[in-house]
Amino acid sequence: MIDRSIMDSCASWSSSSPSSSETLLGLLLRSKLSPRSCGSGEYAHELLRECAARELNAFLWISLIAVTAYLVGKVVRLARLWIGGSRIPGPPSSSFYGHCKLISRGNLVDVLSILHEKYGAVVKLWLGPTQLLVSMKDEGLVKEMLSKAEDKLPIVGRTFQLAFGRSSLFMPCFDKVQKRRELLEAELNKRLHEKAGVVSTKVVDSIMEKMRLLMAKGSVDSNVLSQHMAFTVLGATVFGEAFLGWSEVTAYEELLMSISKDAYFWASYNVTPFWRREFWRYQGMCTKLKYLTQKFVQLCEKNYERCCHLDEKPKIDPTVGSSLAWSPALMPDNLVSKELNSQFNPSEEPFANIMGVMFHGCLTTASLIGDIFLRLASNQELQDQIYSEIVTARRLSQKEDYLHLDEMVLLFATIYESARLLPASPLLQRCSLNADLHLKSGTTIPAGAVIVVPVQLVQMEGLSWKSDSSEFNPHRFLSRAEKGSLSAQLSGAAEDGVSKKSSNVLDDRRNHAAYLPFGYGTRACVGQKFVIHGLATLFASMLEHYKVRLKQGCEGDLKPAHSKRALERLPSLEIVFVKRNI
Ligand code: HEM
Repeated sequence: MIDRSIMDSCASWSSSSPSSSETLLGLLLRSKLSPRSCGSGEYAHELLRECAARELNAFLWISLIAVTAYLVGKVVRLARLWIGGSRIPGPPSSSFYGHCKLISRGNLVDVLSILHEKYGAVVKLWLGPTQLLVSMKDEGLVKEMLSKAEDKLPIVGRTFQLAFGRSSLFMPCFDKVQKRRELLEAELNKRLHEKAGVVSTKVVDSIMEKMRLLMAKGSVDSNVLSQHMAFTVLGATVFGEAFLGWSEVTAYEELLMSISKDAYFWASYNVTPFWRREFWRYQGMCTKLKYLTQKFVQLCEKNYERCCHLDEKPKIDPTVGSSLAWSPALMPDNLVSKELNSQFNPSEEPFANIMGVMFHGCLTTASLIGDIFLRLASNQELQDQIYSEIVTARRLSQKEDYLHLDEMVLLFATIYESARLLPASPLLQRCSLNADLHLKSGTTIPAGAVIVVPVQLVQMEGLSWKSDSSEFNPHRFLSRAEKGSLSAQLSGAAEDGVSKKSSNVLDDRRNHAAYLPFGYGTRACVGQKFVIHGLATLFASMLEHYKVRLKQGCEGDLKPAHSKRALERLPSLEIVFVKRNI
């Protein structure tokens, strides 16, 4: 029986409050107290009502306990964050909103640089009453943290989810992405060992063709070409080479690039801004990209089935590029088919991972290609040295379309050094969502704190880079080989200039504690080996036939804008390709 006093108080409440008559509880109580209930023959009805009232009571109690437990948990977490944060050195919070107002996107690295000088290798900064940012600069600590802190900030997951739907890559929680990361990494690394290399001759030819087309105007915008190169390499890897011949490939590229410009902006809203028209325009672009992705995959599947099962020569469909229509086995060798065959999480959308990889891969790879172009264009001596490597490698190559990349140590060093000086993102960010992070030095970072590494500071001020750390010097990644290089041994020309240069060996950049353009540890970039080999192949093929120059008059513009502490991106410039007389 429900306690009488509770019933009485409920009854008086029910009669005094008009809205209570609308609730189930109000209805039940009213009917219990009405004179009709005293009539005979309503025992079963009464029992039912009592049961319902009991259940409702229990439900309310459980809800109350759950909400209280949730709030207590939040308060405990907050208290731990405050206590943990107070033990980390850093400026005291000046207002309720912390230092949030002092910081804009552009000057965060500058602010952190000043704070590190004042407070040491680990610095805290309150960005609000519930947001603690911890920045780390010490090389050893950074690597330890990156190995231990497995989660990412929720905004990363929100960006990808808003644009491409639920996926199992680029999500904050490590457990949710671990399997998919491993699969993708294994698939990408498998290509390193394939004879055709990570970037096939067909892909290189397609890029060279585009470059010649763009050159018809006299010069090429370095950003436009870099973006196209990155998109072509990623597109061919993810969807297969047929993608390059698809009639809608240009629309796909434009759409992806437009989405990438706005993706982080829309994800930065705490409440999705449904009321803004521009947001719906952005969502429209995302939907169109999903539709195009699905359309291409379905075309491939149809084509594949026709070829394999019906044993019929595929017809050329005018809506599809010719290379797609005639390619005999499209599905087995691309990432899409692997992706569709291995859905770990039923709630994820089928193409979300694919579009996520295209998005991240294109943005980061394009920016690295752009930097390399400008480094090469402004350094003719470096280009000549790399060209010597290419000539040696070509001499050693058995087949016309295959170059010994292993011999091109200076080319690899140029890629490493470009990535070091201008990493894709100025901050590496991690967090430990559920547990405090204990570091060997005794520092404890409370769960939920945003942990960042100002990559540019670590890579430019780190002890491992010596005094010329802000200079572009690819030779820092080279050291002399004891016995000479493979090319020197094979050519038997140990005394000439070329073989002396090629007797350099490439340092494993993992030996550098402060090399972080691809991150490090549990959430490090899974595409780094693939992308470095891919870019080496592309640049080797390009530089073998062309010299890269800055357009006349642009030479003076090649100064990266310096903020007080950190380098910003190189500007986009017009470059010119001059054919070599081979
Ligand atoms: C120049 C090109 C690239 C750069 C500079 C780059 C850089 C990065 C960085 C800094 C991270 C975060 C690492 C960390 O937090 O420790 C990352 C993550 C990742 N990268 Fe890349 N990346 C590049 C290209 C690629 C490509 C081509 C692919 C795939 C084809 C790829 C796949 C991934 C994936 C899947 C992650 C997410 C890892 C995770 O959240 O667990 N990346 N990348």
